[in-house]
Amino acid sequence: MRPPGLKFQQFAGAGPPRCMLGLRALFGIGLLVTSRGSAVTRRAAHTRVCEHVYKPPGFSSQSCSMAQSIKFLGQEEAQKIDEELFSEYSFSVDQLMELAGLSCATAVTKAYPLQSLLKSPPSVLVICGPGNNGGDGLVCARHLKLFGYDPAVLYPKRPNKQLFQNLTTQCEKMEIPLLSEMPEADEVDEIYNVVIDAVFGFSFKGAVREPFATILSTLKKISVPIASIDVPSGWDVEKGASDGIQPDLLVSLTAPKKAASHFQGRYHYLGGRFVPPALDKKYNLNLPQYPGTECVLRLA
Ligand SMILES: NC(=O)C1=CN([C@@H]2O[C@H](COP(=O)(O)OP(=O)(O)OC[C@H]3O[C@@H](n4cnc5c(N)ncnc54)[C@H](OP(=O)(O)O)[C@@H]3O)[C@@H](O)[C@H]2O)[C@H](O)CC1
Ligand SMILES: [K+]
Repeated sequence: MRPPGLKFQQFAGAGPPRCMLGLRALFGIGLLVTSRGSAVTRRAAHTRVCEHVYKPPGFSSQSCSMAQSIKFLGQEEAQKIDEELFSEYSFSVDQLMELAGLSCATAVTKAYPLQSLLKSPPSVLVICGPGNNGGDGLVCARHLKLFGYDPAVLYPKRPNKQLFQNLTTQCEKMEIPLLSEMPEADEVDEIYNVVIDAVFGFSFKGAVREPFATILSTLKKISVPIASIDVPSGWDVEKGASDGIQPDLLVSLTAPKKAASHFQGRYHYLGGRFVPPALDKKYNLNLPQYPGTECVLRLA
């Protein structure tokens, strides 16, 4: 049975897809490709196709070439896939974290290009948690700096592991300031253009403990956009949280987690272009093809 997922389309030309897909839905003639680019099955169109589409600049309504359903992962499955990447496929955490953090920085530059920012310098606050999601945040900060942004990092609970110490040193050597405390909501709004939420990822569970409870409650009060890495922090990884933070950008790594179906922001990107095809197949991820050499793909 097809896993719960997001109907996904890839296109190769110009023009608005939503209206065309709306017409498809009306006439019930949606095209669904179940395995990458090969088997094409005709199916009744589903309205969610219209909600989650990849639209490169210059999309043409005539050039719809593929639609498929990307899987949304539960917490355990996300952890299992992560573990398998390390144990069976022999990746190191550093390798995947570098690609994950690069994806996040790239998605941020696409959603909030330097020339679009309202405040100068192009300041970004990156808030990092104690796990690998926080590590992605440190990598993201470093790449944002290389892309011309002016990131500052808040890293209140630093694990005693070489990997995180190295990532912190790299930020320091790149002259990225490490803040000693979380600014108040009005200070965040005054100083920063974007906040990167790298507090918790797919291993988050239970009620939020300090110091992160206070940090997340501040994030609920700010007006500047929040860009969440993998999972909006504080959200149940599967059920989301209607009273939680409301990011404007979500970068799902490897594959979206179930909570992503509750995401209401403007930009949803897929990143972490490191999944071997055999793993994609084993877990029926139905990952879309990234365009060309891109490390992110816009889902919605
Ligand atoms: N395969 C991939 O897609 C990759 C994704 N990456 C990123 O890694 C995270 C998952 O990382 P992980 O270290 O497993 O977990 P988290 O970052 O989500 O957080 C774990 C820490 O969070 C603390 N925690 C958990 N719940 C709470 C809570 N309720 N209150 C406070 N703190 C909490 C937990 O704390 P402990 O007290 O138990 O120590 C952990 O320390 C994934 O989402 C991606 O972003 C990889 O970078 C690359 C591969
Ligand atoms: K996060």
